[in-house]
Amino acid sequence: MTSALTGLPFDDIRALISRLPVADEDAVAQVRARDTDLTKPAGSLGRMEEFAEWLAGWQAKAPPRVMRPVVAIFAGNHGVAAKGVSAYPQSVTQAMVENFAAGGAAINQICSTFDLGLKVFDLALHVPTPDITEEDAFDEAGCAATMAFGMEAIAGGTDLLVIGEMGIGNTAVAAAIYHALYGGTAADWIGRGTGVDDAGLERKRSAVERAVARIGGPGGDPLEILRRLGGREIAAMAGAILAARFERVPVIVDGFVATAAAAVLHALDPAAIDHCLVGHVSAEQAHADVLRRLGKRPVLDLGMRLGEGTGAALAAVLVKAAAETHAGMATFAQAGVATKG
Ligand SMILES: O=C(O)c1ccc[n+]([C@@H]2O[C@H](COP(=O)([O-])O)[C@@H](O)[C@H]2O)c1
Ligand SMILES: Cc1cc2nc[nH]c2cc1C
Repeated sequence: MTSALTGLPFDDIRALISRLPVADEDAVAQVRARDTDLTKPAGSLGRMEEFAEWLAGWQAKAPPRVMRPVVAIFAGNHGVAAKGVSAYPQSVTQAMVENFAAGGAAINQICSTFDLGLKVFDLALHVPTPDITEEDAFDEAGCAATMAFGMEAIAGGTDLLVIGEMGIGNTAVAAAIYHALYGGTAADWIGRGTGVDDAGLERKRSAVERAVARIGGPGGDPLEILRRLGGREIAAMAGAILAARFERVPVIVDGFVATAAAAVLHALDPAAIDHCLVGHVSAEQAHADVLRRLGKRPVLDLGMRLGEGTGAALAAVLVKAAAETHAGMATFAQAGVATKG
């Protein structure tokens, strides 16, 4: 894809963000009204009630339903892995993509347990993005094209999209994005990822510091931060989140890395991720701080730090249960149960 064919790609993305569909308040009001008639004390389903309202608003449908949930995993490789920022070799990314195809990964078991669809997108794993301590991850056309590729996540139809990723070294990339978006020091945003030792953690801190210093320090345009720091799976996840908004598909974002894609969109327009829940708070230390900045309360807190969409897929199960509970419960009148006196 060249800019001659596509015009100015980032301008196209900014144009999309300037006309985001909003939640359907009628559908939300219908869910709220029905909720008061259901056979339970008012408010007794807690956040499950909030999930049903959220689903209805973004699906523009009352009652909301989750019949075709899809987990989309985006896999990318990163030149910065050569700086020794991960506990595992880069070959693990490709090997795990093969494991997803063979059904052997954690996410496969969660999907088969709860009947969630699974799509895996391999983003040119044999050609890692350049080492971001030295070079930009993308040119503008490449970044926009990768975002457009991510929009394929909803092709074929879904009513709840779970966003996950796989990519050795990508917690360093996500940390660099957060450092560039939110400032502070590199040390504020790094964690042990797949389990780096103290020496690896110091290499990671240094790589994140150098990558962000190379682009002139924190601040500046969020799409430029994404373009210069990468990586492919993060750009693709941002595209997937945006596409879902336009097709009225609510999104559940996974952990520390997937949230970096949401954070870029949020920095462009805080309303851009209103159709997203964050499935869980990762054990990666900076994730809780990121979620506070995004105004997102995670659905789950299980001490997980796997990626692959696993935390978000588990949250999707609760969100589906919220929809089924709301749609299927009897009202006080139907069941002949006395209302509050
Ligand atoms: O998203 C998270 O919360 C998360 C936290 C720690 C590790 N990961 C996964 O582990 C890989 C990145 O870790 P690392 O140490 O190679 O940067 C990548 O495949 C992610 O899916 C993911
Ligand atoms: C084995 C392994 C599986 C993963 N799944 C997501 N990230 C991962 C990282 C490793 C190392």
